[in-house]
Amino acid sequence: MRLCVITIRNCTEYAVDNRLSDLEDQKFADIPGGGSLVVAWQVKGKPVIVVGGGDVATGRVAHLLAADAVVTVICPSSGLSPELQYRVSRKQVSHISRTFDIELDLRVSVPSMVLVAIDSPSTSTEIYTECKKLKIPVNVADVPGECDFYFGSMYRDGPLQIMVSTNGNGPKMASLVRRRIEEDLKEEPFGLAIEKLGELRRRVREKVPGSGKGDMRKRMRWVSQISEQWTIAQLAKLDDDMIAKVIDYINDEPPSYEQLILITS
Ligand SMILES: C[C@@]1(CC(=O)O)c2cc3[nH]c(cc4nc(cc5[nH]c(cc(n2)[C@H]1CCC(=O)O)[C@@](C)(CC(=O)O)[C@@H]5CCC(=O)O)C(CC(=O)O)=C4CCC(=O)O)c(CCC(=O)O)c3CC(=O)O
Ligand SMILES: NC(=O)C1=CN([C@@H]2O[C@H](COP(=O)(O)OP(=O)(O)OC[C@H]3O[C@@H](n4cnc5c(N)ncnc54)[C@H](O)[C@@H]3O)[C@@H](O)[C@H]2O)C=CC1
Repeated sequence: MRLCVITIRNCTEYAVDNRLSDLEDQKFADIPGGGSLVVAWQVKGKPVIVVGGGDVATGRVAHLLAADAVVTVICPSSGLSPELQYRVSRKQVSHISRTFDIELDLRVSVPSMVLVAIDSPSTSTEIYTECKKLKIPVNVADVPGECDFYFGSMYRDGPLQIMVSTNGNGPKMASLVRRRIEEDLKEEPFGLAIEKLGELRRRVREKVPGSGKGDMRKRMRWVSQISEQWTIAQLAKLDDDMIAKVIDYINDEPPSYEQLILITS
């Protein structure tokens, strides 16, 4: 019996060794590391607190409103920038006119994120430390050691959002790279094209609603083809009538833009 166990273990080790050497032959690329996880964080409808009301806070609020967060700015009224005064008056954001209070602002109801942009490093550190105790994600502007995540330089065109990050190495350079991208992309209506593609994908899912692998593959292949074959300008021209006609081709290859124009005209 004992001998038998030893034999099985030896066989297993041999098989593992063999698999490892097979894998080594495949030469997977080395992943250098040293970056950060870049994701599109969903804050729609969630409460986010911005501490401070100066220029940096104003920029943070713009990012949050673009993401449909429920924003509360906390700072004395004297510190509220003209843009933030405008947004408060339009009820785009709420304003609590006082300095930050850890008990009231973090414990009474717990925000889903806190962004700090104030001119007091010691208060920033206190807020950061408390957020960590409560496991609230936090960014202290310009203090990398007190950030769960960094901001980056943003280019937006409708649903298209591109963030340039240098992972803390050169924020000004991030801004310059973003401007280059902007100059290139603004020549074409990417945002509109992507909006139309979003509508088309929703309609494809209505027409082929199955959640099985077959239906999913069919939808994905068809949408990938049309995304590749039509130009950005053509996709941007899709209207409701055209979308309805394109969907008729769901069991076939997608039509070209020119074919579709012939049918709809
Ligand atoms: C780590 C990070 C944390 C965070 O704040 O989230 C951070 C940290 C620091 N920023 C500093 C300085 C400057 N920051 C800017 C501008 C921006 N900074 C932004 C993000 C970030 N800044 C995050 C990393 C971004 C990345 O990974 O690339 C941008 C992209 C987004 C935004 O803030 O919205 C926005 C450009 C938006 C746009 O134009 O599109 C400028 C230029 C300017 O003001 O014109 C300068 C001066 C020039 C220079 O230094 O490059 C300093 C040194 C302070 C000191 O020396 O005392 C620190 C601290 C340190 O590095 O230690
Ligand atoms: N503006 C910029 O380009 C840069 C900003 N920074 C950093 O960002 C921070 C914020 O900068 P700005 O937006 O220019 O702000 P600012 O310095 O113009 O104003 C600070 C804001 O914080 C508020 N505030 C101060 N203590 C507070 C507290 N305890 N609770 C609530 N609110 C409080 C003030 O009322 C004011 O609205 C700076 O202190 C600096 O650390 C750094 C480099 C460049």
